[in-house]
Order: sequence, then C-alpha cells, then structure tokens
Amino acid sequence: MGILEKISEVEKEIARTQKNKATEYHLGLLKAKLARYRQQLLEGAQGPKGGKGEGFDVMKSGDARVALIGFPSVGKSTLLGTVTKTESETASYEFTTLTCIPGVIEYKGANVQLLDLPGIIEGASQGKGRGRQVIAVARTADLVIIMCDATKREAQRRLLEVELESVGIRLNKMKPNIYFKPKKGGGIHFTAMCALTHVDEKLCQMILHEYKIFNAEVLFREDCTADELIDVIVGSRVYLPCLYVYNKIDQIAIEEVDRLARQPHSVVVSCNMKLNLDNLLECMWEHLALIQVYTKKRGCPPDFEDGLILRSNCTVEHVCHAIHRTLVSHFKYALVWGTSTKYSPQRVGLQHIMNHEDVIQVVKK
Ligand SMILES: Nc1nc2c(ncn2[C@@H]2O[C@H](COP(=O)(O)OP(=O)(O)OP(=O)(O)O)[C@@H](O)[C@H]2O)c(=O)[nH]1
Ligand SMILES: [K+]
Ligand SMILES: [Mg+2]
Repeated sequence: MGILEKISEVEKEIARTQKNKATEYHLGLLKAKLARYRQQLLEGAQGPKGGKGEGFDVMKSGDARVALIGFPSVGKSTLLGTVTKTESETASYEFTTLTCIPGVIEYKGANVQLLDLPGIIEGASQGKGRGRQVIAVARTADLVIIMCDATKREAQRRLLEVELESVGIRLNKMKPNIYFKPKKGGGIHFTAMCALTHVDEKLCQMILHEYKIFNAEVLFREDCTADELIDVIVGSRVYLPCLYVYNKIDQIAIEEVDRLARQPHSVVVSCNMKLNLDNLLECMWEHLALIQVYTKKRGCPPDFEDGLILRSNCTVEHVCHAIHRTLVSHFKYALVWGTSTKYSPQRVGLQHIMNHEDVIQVVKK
C-alpha cells in the first residue's frame, strides 16, 4: 500500500471513530500514526526525485522573509508589484505565476524579502500542482501571508491552513511547553507541573510507543493536547506568525469589509485600488516582531540614519553580534537609552533585553 493510501485510510478511521472517553486512546494512536505517515511523505518529497523544484531556490536576503500563500488569482503577484519594485506577471487566469519571485519591501529601515509564489490548491501538501515546493518555501519564511479573495467563499482560508498544518507548519501558535528527551534506558518517566485535562501517563506512553520510543523523560509544563505532544515528539515543526490578507475589497459591500477586518490577524486591502496597503505593511511589521536599535559612539550623537534591525526580545548580546561578530569577546558593558531601561542611560550587561528604538553604546574592555 502506498503512503497516500495509508494516510487516507487512517483519516477515514479517525472520521469514523466517535470521540469519547472510551475511544480517547485509540484516537490518540491514530493521530500519531497519521503524523508519522505525513512525515514520511514529506521526507520522500525532499529526496532527489521530488527535489526542491526548479525556480524555487531563492536566496534569503534582507532582515526577514515573508511568503505569499493563496489560491490562484487572489492577487499575490499584484501585491508584489504594488509594494515592491519587482514586477511579477499578473493575469485573470489561474496559475499565472509558476516559480518563486522575490521582491524587497523597504519599511522602517528594514529590508523585508517578499516572495510571490504560485497559487496552491487543495491537496497541495500531497503534491498537487507545485504545492509541495510552495510549502517548502513557506517553511523558510519568518512570516506567512495567507492571501484570500474577499469575493470568494470563506472556506478558502481554512483549506489553506489545513494544507500548511498537515506538513508541520503551525500558524500563530506557541511551541508547546513540554520538555521531551529520549533516553538510553529507564523506561518512560512522565511528570506534569500542572493539572492535565487532555493527556495522561498511559496515553503519553502509547503515543511514544507508536514512535518506537520506550525510554524518555517527558515533562508537561502546561496542559497540552495529544496533538501538541505529537508535535514535540516529531520535532520538525515550524511555528510561524501568520497574517490573513483579504484582497479585492473594492468588489464587496462595506459591511462585509468591516466584518473581515475585525477578525484576528486580518487585514483587508485592494491591491488594484491601492487601498489600505500602508496598514498591511504596518501589520506585517508587527507580526514579524522586528525592532530597530540605534548605535552611538562615545561623545557623538546616535546614528539615527542607519539603525540595526533585530527581533523583538533580542538581548544586548544579539546587538553586539549584529555590529561585529567579535564584539562580544571585548564587551565590558553597554549604556542604553530608551524604554527598555529605568534610567537613561543605564549600564547593562549582555543579557539585557532591548526595546524598539533604544539607543546603545557598547563599552569595550
Ligand atoms: N477587483 C480586484 N481585482 C484584483 C485586485 N488585485 C488583483 N486583482 C485581479 O486579480 C487577477 C489575478 O491577479 P494576480 O496578481 O495575477 O493573482 P495571483 O494570486 O498572483 O495568481 P496566480 O499567480 O495565478 O496564482 C488579476 O486580473 C488582477 O487584476 C483587487 O484589489 N481588486
Ligand atoms: K492569476
Ligand atoms: Mg501570481
């Protein structure tokens, strides 16, 4: 039996199985099986035959990478042509774009690489169209934009989410707080720091056995589900922020625009009419969680022209690396002005966490 058949069989069995206390273990086991098969399918796709796909191996550049994912003809290429200097062919027919086209958005001093991609369809994760290549690119992004056509039915959004989820991409989710370490012996050691309502020791053990793991330490630091436990065991999951962009609002009623705009992580735009694109860029910036930090030399004013672009929650150590790779070894202390400190300036060490628009002066040994 082929792997796709196996997957569909397990999926059918899950659908057939009633969800209740008595079937909890059985369902948990089926889910683990499903995740394992999907993993095999993906690994197969990365082999020499499946390949990365011609036209998809675009170099990473700039401070962050954003991938445009959507059904055909939702306006992905139109967006690229509008917010970057790069042109990507646009047309009213489906699958106009066949490769990965990179453009650059300059925003708040950052260079953000925006990737226009072919449209994907249901079944993309199993190799329909160029789905697998598109999804492989999405995995390398710092932010996924799911672009929807506001005039089309809402189900499109959920279908895309399912495709991405089925290949291990987790959108707008935190990594489950479970400590998991396979061991050489000693059996399964299971502990929890809180009350668990989804998983108990027995279910955890059964799921681990499904992965042929018989010795491990598992510590639940929060009330995770069986799916989250499986994510931790499988490991190769990526947790990405996601922004939902509804395009073509020039074609729908204002009440509908208002409703879509109020959904979480959502922005409404019209690429053709250039409506609300500034807001899209601002939301993109927020979801990327980038900050700008200014450096200053002793006795000189800060360099507000050429800030450093960093991730939010970055430390002084990250700043040092961004300035020069050997700076940390000469580091004595730093002076920081801004919202991250109580006093301005304040003397801080390498572990101090920086805020957006802080100014820093590094003092060397
Ligand atoms: N009404 C309206 N049409 C738009 C808007 N943006 C794009 N379009 C139209 O939608 C069609 C598809 O646009 P593309 O940019 O080619 O779409 P795509 O998502 O790149 O399509 P594929 O590459 O085929 O997946 C074109 O005819 C565009 O002119 C918009 O804001 N409003
Ligand atoms: K198109
Ligand atoms: Mg296109």
